[in-house]
Amino acid sequence: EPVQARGMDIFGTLQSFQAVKDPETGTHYLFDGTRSEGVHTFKANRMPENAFIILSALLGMTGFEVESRNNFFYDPSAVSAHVNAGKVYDYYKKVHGRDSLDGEGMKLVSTVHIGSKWNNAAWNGKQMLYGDGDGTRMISLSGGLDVIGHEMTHGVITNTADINYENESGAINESIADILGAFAENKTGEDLWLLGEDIWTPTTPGDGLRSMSDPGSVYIGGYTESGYYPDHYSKRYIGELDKGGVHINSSINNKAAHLITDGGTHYGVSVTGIGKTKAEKIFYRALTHYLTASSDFSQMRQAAIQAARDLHPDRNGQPSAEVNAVMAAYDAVGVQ
Ligand SMILES: Cc1cc(C(=O)NCC(F)(F)F)no1
Ligand SMILES: [Zn+2]
Repeated sequence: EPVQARGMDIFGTLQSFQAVKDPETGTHYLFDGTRSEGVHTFKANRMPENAFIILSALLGMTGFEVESRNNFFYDPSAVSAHVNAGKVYDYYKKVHGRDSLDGEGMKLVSTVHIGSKWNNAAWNGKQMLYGDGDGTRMISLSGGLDVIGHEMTHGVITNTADINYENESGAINESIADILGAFAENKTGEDLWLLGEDIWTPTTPGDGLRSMSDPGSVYIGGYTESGYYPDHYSKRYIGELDKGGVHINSSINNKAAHLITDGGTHYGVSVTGIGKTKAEKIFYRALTHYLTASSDFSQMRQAAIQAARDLHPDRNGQPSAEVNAVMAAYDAVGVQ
């Protein structure tokens, strides 16, 4: 039966959450039944990540129940994944009226300790998977609420536009995951626009995997000649790496989202921001009403404009401030 359980998250903060008690063994499992069909969190036995990602997608393998003693959980990565999945569920329910990733309350399954010191996280089409990080570049990725928001948004994308994960479409897929993942984390200031700042280089503050507000400031050695994330369509990466630059070129659309939200002048184009509450609804509506599997940057622009027009109609034949902000932002990053 459902019980209130407790455990430390990866930052040493005591968390209280729903678990379930197995009547036979008296053992508690990380299952939260308060959110539709539930939030169930497992642990892998450090199986190589590629094997686990495939086997869990094909066979529905989820790993093992997480140990607990006297209703206390001693796996911080699992506690963080469990609590943060609940927070992102709540974001989609309260802000967008969406019941889980499929809109019909599907169970949220996460597995932690994937691979060995794996500096990454993934959505494999069915569930979320989190690495522990190598301890220097990254720590347990389930501790990053924007990372969990990113992976769960891939789940929303799968159940809506199901955008192809390569080339321009893949960059739009990645960018929507970053944008709604950041808005789910709902931080303020620069931290809103950094991805994974809580789990990236524990000894260096103020950095992250990517910057949505200033993409060109982050070096991504090993990917491209220039090595920097592009902040304009003319600088997009064209090549084979990263499935055609899905994590690289996402920064162009991320910058557009930053300008729409906070405003700013970029390559001489000025944008008046409209704030997070309006921006998140525009991107969610673009995803759920207009984007398709083959959407490219130009179609992302059109989808965002149409979504903004739906939510903020023209008056006397004039576009609203919100529509103007979307148009100007895409002008600023060179997307027509
Ligand atoms: C390679 C590679 C993977 C990623 C990435 O975005 N991973 C998902 C995240 F949630 F961990 F960020 N960026 O470059
Ligand atoms: Zn992603």
